[in-house]
Amino acid sequence: MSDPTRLRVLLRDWLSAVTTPAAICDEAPEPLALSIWDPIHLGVDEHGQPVRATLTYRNLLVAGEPGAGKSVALNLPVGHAALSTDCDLWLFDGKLVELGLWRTCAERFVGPDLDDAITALSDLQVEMDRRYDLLDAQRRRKITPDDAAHGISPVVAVFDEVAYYSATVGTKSQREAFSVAVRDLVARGRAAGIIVVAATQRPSSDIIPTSLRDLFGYRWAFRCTTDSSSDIVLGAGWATRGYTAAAIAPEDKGVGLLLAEGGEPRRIKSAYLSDEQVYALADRATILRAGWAS
Ligand SMILES: Nc1ncnc2c1ncn2[C@@H]1O[C@H](COP(=O)(O)OP(=O)(O)OP(=O)(O)O)[C@@H](O)[C@H]1O
Repeated sequence: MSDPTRLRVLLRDWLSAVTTPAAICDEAPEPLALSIWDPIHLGVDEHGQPVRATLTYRNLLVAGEPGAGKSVALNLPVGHAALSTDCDLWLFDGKLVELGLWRTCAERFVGPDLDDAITALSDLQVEMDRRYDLLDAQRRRKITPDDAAHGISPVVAVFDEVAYYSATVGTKSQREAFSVAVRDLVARGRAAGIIVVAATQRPSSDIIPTSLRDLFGYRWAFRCTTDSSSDIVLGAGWATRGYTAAAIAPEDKGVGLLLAEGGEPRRIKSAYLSDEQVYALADRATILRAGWAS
């Protein structure tokens, strides 16, 4: 299979759940870009039905014990965002190798240096404030797809292992500066088109305090060790109502409980992209983005 054909098939298979079948088909000369304003395919529920989430005006928290499937799941919003030429992607990856596969499509990629992470967050805050000034001047509440015409697009900021920056490296004051900036973006970013996707393998109250957790419109709990750590991700009281990620079997990799604002947690199995598929999609996204920019 030639390279462009292989990419088209990969894209078609993965993205058929989120695009009209006619948008990506064998006859199409090139696969089309996606849009960050469209729902993102995350996986299937217990009835085999596709589960999608629209991230604009929302944030996504992904948490669970090591090896439960968070990084695999993160590839889905990151992949969708990378292929969405109407948004910018900012990636924060202390390990370099998880989100690193998408590096070539990122507007900004931050590795293990905590100062770099703080600087990037501060730049995002400046951009957020600039957008609010603009909205205020125009007597509007939030950015919309029409703002693309004025050079304002959603920014998707993704953190693989937020605890690396907020609790592991650097000095206490650096970690605090990082945590304060992330909280500010999660709290105020949505209407300005700043979307935060944060993952952690430490579902504990010091890493995910209730006041921060509650700001995430989507919470995705992969297997947790205890009911209380599951509740830290989903919200207090869900475990006693029968929704606990501690009940997910260790061998059920990629299975998690997804809670969308105002709903009940749904048990879903995340879609899986192999490294080869991620590289192919990242290459495609890089080409799409270069074309868009020129
Ligand atoms: N949806 C899935 N379908 C099939 N296998 C999966 C799925 N999700 C995860 N896995 C398997 O589980 C392994 C661990 O997943 P992943 O690396 O995403 O875990 P993690 O929670 O990010 O771990 P860590 O916290 O250590 O980074 C993967 O290498 C893969 O083999």
